Amino acid sequence: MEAISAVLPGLAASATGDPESMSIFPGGMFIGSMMASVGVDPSVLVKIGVTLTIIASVFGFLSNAWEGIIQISKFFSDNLVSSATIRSTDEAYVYVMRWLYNHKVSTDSRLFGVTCRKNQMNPNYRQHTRWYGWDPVDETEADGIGLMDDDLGPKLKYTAAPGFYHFFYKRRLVLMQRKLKDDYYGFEEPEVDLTLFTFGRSPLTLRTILEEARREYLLEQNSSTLIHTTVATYPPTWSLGHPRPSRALDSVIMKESDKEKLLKDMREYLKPSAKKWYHKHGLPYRRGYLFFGLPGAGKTSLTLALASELSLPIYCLSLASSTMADDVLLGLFATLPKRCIVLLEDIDSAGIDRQSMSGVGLYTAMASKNDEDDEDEDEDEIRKREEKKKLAALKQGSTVSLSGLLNAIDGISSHEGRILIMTTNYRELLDKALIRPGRVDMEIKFGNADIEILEGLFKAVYSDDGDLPDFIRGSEKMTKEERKLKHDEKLEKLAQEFGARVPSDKFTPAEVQGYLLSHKSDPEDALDCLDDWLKSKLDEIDLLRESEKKAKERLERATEKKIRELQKKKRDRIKEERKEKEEEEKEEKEKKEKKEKEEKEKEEKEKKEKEEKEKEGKENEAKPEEKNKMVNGTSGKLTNGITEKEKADGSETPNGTADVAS
Ligand SMILES: Nc1ncnc2c1ncn2[C@@H]1O[C@H](COP(=O)(O)OP(=O)(O)OP(=O)(O)O)[C@@H](O)[C@H]1O
Repeated sequence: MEAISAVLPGLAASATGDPESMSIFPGGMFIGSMMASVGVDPSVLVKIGVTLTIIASVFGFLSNAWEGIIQISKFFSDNLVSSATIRSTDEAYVYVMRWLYNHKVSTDSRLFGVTCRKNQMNPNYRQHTRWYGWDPVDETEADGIGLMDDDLGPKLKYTAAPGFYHFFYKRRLVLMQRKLKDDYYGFEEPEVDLTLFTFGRSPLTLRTILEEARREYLLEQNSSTLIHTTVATYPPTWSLGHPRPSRALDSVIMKESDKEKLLKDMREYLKPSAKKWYHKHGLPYRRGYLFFGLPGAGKTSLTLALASELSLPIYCLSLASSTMADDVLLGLFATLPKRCIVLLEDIDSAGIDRQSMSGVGLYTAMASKNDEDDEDEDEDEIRKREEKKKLAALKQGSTVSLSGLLNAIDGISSHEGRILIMTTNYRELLDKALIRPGRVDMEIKFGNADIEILEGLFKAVYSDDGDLPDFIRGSEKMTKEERKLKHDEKLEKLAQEFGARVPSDKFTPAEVQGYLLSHKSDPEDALDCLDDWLKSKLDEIDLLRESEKKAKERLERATEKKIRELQKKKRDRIKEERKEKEEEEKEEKEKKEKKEKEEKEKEEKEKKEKEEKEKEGKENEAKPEEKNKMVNGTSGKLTNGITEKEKADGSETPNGTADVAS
């Protein structure tokens, strides 16, 4: 209070409690006396007022200072700091994340999020956390995707939390901010903005980091195949899955001529000059392939091997997914990179055909398609439709229509430069429009293993890659070259024996490979046990064939029955229609006859009347006086207002003049 009195004597006076001294502000004296009369010290009021004034002044000062700090930091960020922002939706984000991991950035971060892999709601989540390196154990994961569980269950995974981090790059301080755009814990994919800052106006350091990240990532990917799948967001978007190790083309055993033809065609298409050529000839720059045939015959394997061979990423689409729809498909095709392989697997299972509006529509439409429509189909159509019905029942609810798919594949707005590979186990069920030349430029059939494939599979499994246990006696004493020669010779012989003993075109390559892998360290053992395997397999095949035959017969009987019913209905309907037609004709005839009769009667009547009139006219001509008499006696008036009688009498006309002539 002393301090206040020193600065503001008036206030100090009022703070003494004297009501008169409160006259320094309007009404102060009155309030002072009122407070004094009720026994309250008026100086309290002054103290409160002074305190509030001081607080307001301090607050005002601080807010101005904060504004100043913001302005200063803005000045710094505008003029003295370089920054680069990368969205998590961009592939560059993965480059940077991988770089941060490789360079062990932030492994000692005190800020981290924790997740349990098994609880992850969104598979895409992995993409955002995978390369962080907060958990170096990730590097030794067995499955290459998440953490290996221990005996108790899933382990915890540590991820970067939102916030600021720092690290040094070539002795320069780099700040990093990770900002989540959406609800981090929500169902939706959290979108992340990653911003890197360096001090100084030159963006060179950041550019170097980004370029290094890109190079490292892409070089790393050369030894693997990038596979993009769709994520079930709304609308679905492409998401980069885990890179798959490259698959050598040699590891896919198929007719060499087919393989060579295919590879040559694709290489030709991917030549830099090809695009110009297509455009010059007025052709859209697109190429499509259909791999069809038995399951487990190598369709997917070949696609992976081709992608590795041609260094192309794969964009894998499932049309049977419930989130798939025409517009979604169009959007996904529109966001494909310039050069890639689009893989539409099991295209038949989407149940798309011309008649359907959608995949679901197909099944419903088929199930409810009324018999009237069926009558217009031939028997083959019905059989085909029954098959489709079975397949469509398996699908999960895509709403992709044939026109939507065709539009995405090669509509006006469709993407150019991609290679489309469609796979199916049932080529015969595909709509012809989908596989017509132009959409599908080459077809490769995959069947059971023939002798060439059997031998090839054997050699592929037991090829000498240096790791295999030795199966050549006395090889320890041989040089590397001698050993290789001996190995190849022996392998050739064993493979020929294998090819000769396994019946051709009975087993899929997957089945054969499965058997060989169960004896992967000993090819001779594989041959020793071959008979048992063949016997069990052939018995199995016989049993399978038997049950398949029965199922087929049942289906055929049911289909025949349906066809008979339909044919009967058709016959009945034709009869019915014929009867209806006859009745209609009869009715028509009756109507016509009636009309004719009426017209005849009318004509006769008119004729009769005419005759009567004529007769009457003749009679009148024959008796003129009589007629005149009759006329005078009745109507009597002629023109000019003079009656015949007046004329005869010579009397005056009504206007007073005499008719001299008469
Ligand atoms: N021709 C082949 N050469 C080498 N391996 C093969 C071949 N065919 C099948 N396999 C092996 O069999 C397994 C299944 O093959 P893949 O998935 O390529 O068959 P698919 O024809 O695509 O089957 P589906 O039609 O069921 O998708 C893979 O492990 C693959 O390595």
